[in-house]
Amino acid sequence: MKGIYKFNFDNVLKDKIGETGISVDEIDELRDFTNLAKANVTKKYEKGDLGFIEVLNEDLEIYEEVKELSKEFDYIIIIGIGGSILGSKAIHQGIYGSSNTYHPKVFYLDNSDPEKIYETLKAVKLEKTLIFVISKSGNTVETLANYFVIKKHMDKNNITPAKPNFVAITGGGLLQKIADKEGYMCYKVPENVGGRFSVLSAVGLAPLACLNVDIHNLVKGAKKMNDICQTDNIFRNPALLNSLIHYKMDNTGKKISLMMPYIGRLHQFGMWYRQLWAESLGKDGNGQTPVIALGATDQHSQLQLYMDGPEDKIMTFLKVNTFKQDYSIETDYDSDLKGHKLSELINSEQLGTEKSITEKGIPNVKITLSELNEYTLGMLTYAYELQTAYSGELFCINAFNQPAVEHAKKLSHAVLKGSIKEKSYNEIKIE
Ligand SMILES: O=P(O)(O)OC[C@H]1O[C@](O)(CO)[C@@H](O)[C@@H]1O
Repeated sequence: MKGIYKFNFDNVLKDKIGETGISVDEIDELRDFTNLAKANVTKKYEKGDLGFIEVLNEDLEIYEEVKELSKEFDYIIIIGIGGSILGSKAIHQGIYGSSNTYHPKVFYLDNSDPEKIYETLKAVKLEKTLIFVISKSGNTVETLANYFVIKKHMDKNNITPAKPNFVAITGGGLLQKIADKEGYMCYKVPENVGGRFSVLSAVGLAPLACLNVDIHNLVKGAKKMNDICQTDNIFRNPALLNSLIHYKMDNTGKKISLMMPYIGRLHQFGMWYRQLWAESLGKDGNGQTPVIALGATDQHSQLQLYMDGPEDKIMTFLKVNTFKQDYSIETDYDSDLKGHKLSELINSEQLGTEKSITEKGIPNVKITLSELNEYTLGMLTYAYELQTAYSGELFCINAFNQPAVEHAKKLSHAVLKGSIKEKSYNEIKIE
């Protein structure tokens, strides 16, 4: 399986968008700065700190066992949150869309919302459901709570599948203890693989292998991108170049990184990017807020703001040249649409939007995939992981921890235990 990945950066250059842009010379003059960032990432990798790069060389045969097991089941439930589930959702939707009409049907429990469990239990037959419980720390309350509720429901209703139907993917904590005691099939999350960087580790590959995603081509695409990004020539290194572009734009007040795919199958990819970019770079007062919009749909809800609101955005268009299906627009009425295909319409809307925001001087880059398959999606996913690692170096921050989140978790635990009470608020009460 092959595919072409094009990274177009015309529309961040001064000669296209004026003074808010950067020039090729400026990029070239920053060669020492960007190569130092790249060298630091290489150093971290050589020190064994960057598991998201190491996993590219993992033996994928280890997923044959769970893939075989999954053939006994008609449904898959993935229990996780953040990087433990967003990657699988992004890749699965990227390949199969969101129709869930394929076998096995997949359901995601990624919140502590009781109604979501209720709806999921109504949709599946648990005796025919393979359940992944995924948590790198093994202690995330939402994930454990969902597991406990499902497990209790099975025990209470004497639901005993023909084969063991729980698979744990974890780095330790309580989930590891549960997996050991219950004898669950278990895949390890290596310590040096950060949660939001874990989609190409067992966290993503084990469930995706069971969802008929070609994980070999997914990793092949990622490895291709890794090979491409070995070069110090920034004009041939899309991850490094996009990292510098976003760094420079951040410094000129573009505090929002807006990603706008023009294909529905990349919307969840945007949600994965949202965590990767926000949780990696949102530290010490730094950070570009990632926002996801879907083209062409959100031209009709957000574009007015993007065009005429604050000039605080750098936009990234994602598009494909070939869709899996296409339709001709045929009508007897007098319309410009006549004789065109829907793919031509959506891509003309992308180009029209791109040209209009470029005329407004709003910086934007475009990533074009010849088609959206496991190979090109592997390239895209890995490009953003590497770009984020480079960006941590450019911003001089640790892109691999999330200290601020830990505090909120402690307070939530304290509320749950009753040691923090909800105080009365000034409020408007409407009976
Ligand atoms: O995989 P775990 O340990 O359950 O964590 C889930 C998510 O929660 C976070 O730790 C933030 O709370 C993310 O970094 C992580 O992806």
